[in-house]
Amino acid sequence: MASVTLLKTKGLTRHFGGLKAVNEVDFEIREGEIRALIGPNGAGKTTFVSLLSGRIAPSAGSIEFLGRDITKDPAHKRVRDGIAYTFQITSIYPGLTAFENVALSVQSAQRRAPKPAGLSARDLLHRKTRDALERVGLGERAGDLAGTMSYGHQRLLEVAMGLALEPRLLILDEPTQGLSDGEIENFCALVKEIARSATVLLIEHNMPVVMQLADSITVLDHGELLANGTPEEIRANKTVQAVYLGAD
Ligand SMILES: Nc1ncnc2c1ncn2[C@@H]1O[C@H](COP(=O)(O)OP(=O)(O)OP(=O)(O)O)[C@@H](O)[C@H]1O
Repeated sequence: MASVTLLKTKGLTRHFGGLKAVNEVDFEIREGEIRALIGPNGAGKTTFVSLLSGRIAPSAGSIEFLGRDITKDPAHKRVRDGIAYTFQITSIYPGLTAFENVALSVQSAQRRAPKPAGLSARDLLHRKTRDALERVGLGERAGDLAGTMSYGHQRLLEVAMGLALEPRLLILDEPTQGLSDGEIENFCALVKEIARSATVLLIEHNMPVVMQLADSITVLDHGELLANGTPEEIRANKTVQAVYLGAD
């Protein structure tokens, strides 16, 4: 596995009034990993990835991406640098087709990538949009209005929108929530495929999915980092069992 540190946090903290949603978290993810972020409800997982993506600002601490301090960078700059965050279906435009939704993401990525010679901007947009839709298995649904698609397909569309940003780090927040068993199986295959070209950080409640996909697991509890380890280490960790796995 590659050993380059992609992203690192030091003392990352976010308080909401008196509540320590994320407290002094030191975290590191290496390029090429699939990392699962788990923890009980309210553990601070969404707050933590929101800090990484720049959707919210930290109360204290720092974030480095490829060795550069990005703590103060706005969300759009982090997207340009290669951090994509797909959060629930709220990012989809229901009145646009699947193709149009993904094309919007491609366009924002194209602003930072040089255009290859011999291909018009329109052709490139078309090709990249189709590629992203095909990678998630929605090639046949390109013309469907996003708002009329099934829940599972909307989740996949959201992943396609993330992929279209050509991220180095793709953060997925509870991507299998609401999917059928068959859809979950396809989704796991998709994440493995995505991991060939991007590092994946996955918030996931479905433990079989976590155990199947993750190279390593980070456990949060009450905003604090409780454990880091391989799936086997986390499964065997008594503290984790007590606060999380045993509670399921
Ligand atoms: N904008 C906010 N204002 C106030 N409190 C918040 C805000 N966002 C999150 N919290 C609180 O911070 C804590 C951590 O929430 P967060 O959503 O990060 O947890 P989570 O681990 O993602 O939970 P879940 O698994 O239920 O999604 C919770 O107690 C939550 O109520």
